[in-house]
Amino acid sequence: MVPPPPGRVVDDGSSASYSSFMFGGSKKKEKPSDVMGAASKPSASSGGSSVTGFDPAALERAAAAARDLDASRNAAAAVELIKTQEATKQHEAVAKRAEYEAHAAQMRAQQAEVEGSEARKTLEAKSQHDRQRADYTDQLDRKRLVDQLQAQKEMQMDGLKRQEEQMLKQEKMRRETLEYEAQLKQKAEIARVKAEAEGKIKQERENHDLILQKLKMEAGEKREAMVQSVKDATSQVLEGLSNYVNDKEKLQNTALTASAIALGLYTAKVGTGVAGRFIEANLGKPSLVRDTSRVTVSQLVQSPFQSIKRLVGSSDATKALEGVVLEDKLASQLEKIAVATANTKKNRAPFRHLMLHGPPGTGKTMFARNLAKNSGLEYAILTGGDVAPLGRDGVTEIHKLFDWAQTSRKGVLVFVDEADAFLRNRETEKISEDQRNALNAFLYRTGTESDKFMMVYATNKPSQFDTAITDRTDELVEFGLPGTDERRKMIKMYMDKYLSGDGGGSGWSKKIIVGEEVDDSMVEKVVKETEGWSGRQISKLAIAWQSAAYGTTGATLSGDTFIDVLEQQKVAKEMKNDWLDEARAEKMAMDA
Ligand SMILES: Nc1ncnc2c1ncn2[C@@H]1O[C@H](COP(=O)(O)OP(=O)(O)OP(=O)(O)O)[C@@H](O)[C@H]1O
Repeated sequence: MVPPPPGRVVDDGSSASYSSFMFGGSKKKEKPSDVMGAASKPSASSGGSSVTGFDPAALERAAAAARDLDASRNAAAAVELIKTQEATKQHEAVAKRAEYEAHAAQMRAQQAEVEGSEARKTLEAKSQHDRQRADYTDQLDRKRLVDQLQAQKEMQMDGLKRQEEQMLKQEKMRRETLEYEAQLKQKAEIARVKAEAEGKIKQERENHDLILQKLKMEAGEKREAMVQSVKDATSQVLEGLSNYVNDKEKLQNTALTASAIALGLYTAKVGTGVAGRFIEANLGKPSLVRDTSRVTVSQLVQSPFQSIKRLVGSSDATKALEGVVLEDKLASQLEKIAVATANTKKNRAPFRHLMLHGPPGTGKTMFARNLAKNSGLEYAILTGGDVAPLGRDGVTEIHKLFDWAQTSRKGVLVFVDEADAFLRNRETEKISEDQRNALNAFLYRTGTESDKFMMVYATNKPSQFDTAITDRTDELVEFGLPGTDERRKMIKMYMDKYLSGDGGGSGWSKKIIVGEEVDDSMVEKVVKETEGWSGRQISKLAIAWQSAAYGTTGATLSGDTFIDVLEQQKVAKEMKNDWLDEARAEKMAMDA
């Protein structure tokens, strides 16, 4: 309900009140009810009117007022005034209504604006809420998607992991199976080799007994024959002596008997030699051994004094480096090895196996041979290239070698030169079945420490070695190409050896005259020019100088020849290097 506008007068329609105000304003205004009441109520004075309830006093007063009004000279003006007032009031009321309506319209507009703004706000709030909801839903969707993807990824990862584990398991099983197979094969191989070796040993032992028996019998027979011969000769001599002077026929018989004795002695000697060689072939030095310090049966028979000298001969470990020119550090390392090797047997320690590696011609073999001869041990020298041609017999010969080494009292230094030719890597190199078997037999015999033999390998290609061999090697020693100082020492040493007056004690048949121009400065030139040369190439250079000198009538070596020979050797060296490069390139091409 809109409240009435301020200042508005509510028209109650009581024009009487206005006229009473205009015409007798001091008179008391009466209420219509009063007027009605007065008209209806019977006046006491009129008597009887109280019966109807009508009060005529009011009417009377109205009539009086009307009369007054008519009697008034300003009545028309008053009416006009009243009309004007009434019209003014009407206008005012209209204006107020218009104002009120304008206000109401404004209020409605405000209300509409408020409602519109409320509606906008509500709409905005709703749309924001919708947006937030959409965002949230979107986030949820995304999160769900991410979770789904993550779950898928994890599932895939799990699957892959399981697959990988499965593969690893299978691979492990495959490897175990292969290893097991390899073990079985190896065991079978070892058993076969062992059986073969034992069979061979047994056979040889039996042969040995038979041979000894046979030899004993032969020796007994020969002794008996000799004793019989001597007896016969003695009796004949005695008998003959008595008849000697008289009986010419007997003298002849005596001469014949003497001849028979000589023949018997000769037969005995030859027979022993043959028997010795036979024993040696069966029981002596194994065929793989090229050179040994152990006295063989044939040596004992053929040169007993020398053999005995060798048996009781003394050794000196410090001589292991004699004639080998090496860099100081390497020399002292090798000296220690030589002394330690000589003391090993005394200390009852197991031998340490050695590998000497480095470029060709750097003194590996030289040192190993010196070590072998001066370590106080017996030695046996073999070369790796000898095993392959033995074919199937390789295994037997390997066992024979180690059986032979086992019988040594002093211990044997077994030096394998060019060892890579035999002990090649089974995994990476192509080797024949026989070679593989020989290598297995070798590994079998060298698998544990021994106080009977020491292995020394020399090689130019240590990388080609079977890993089992390198694993069995206790010390690796690298021989490098000689440096400037070493080359100087070597050149002087070999010049002394091959060009000096007495051939350095080598007993060259003819004395070489070296020209005076071959002085230290020329030697220095050679030292410089031979950079990158091996000891072998330097020793060959010295031999070439000697040969050039012997090519002259007076066995002289002039400065020019000295330098010419050097130049020739340089050219030859380069040519050899070119050949080597070509061969390597061809091999690589073939391998590819
Ligand atoms: N360090 C050295 N000191 C003195 N002479 C050496 C030296 N190195 C090599 N020589 C000479 O070279 C020759 C060959 O040496 P050796 O056989 O010891 O070489 P290597 O290293 O065993 O070579 P390869 O690997 O080819 O068998 C020797 O006889 C010697 O004359």
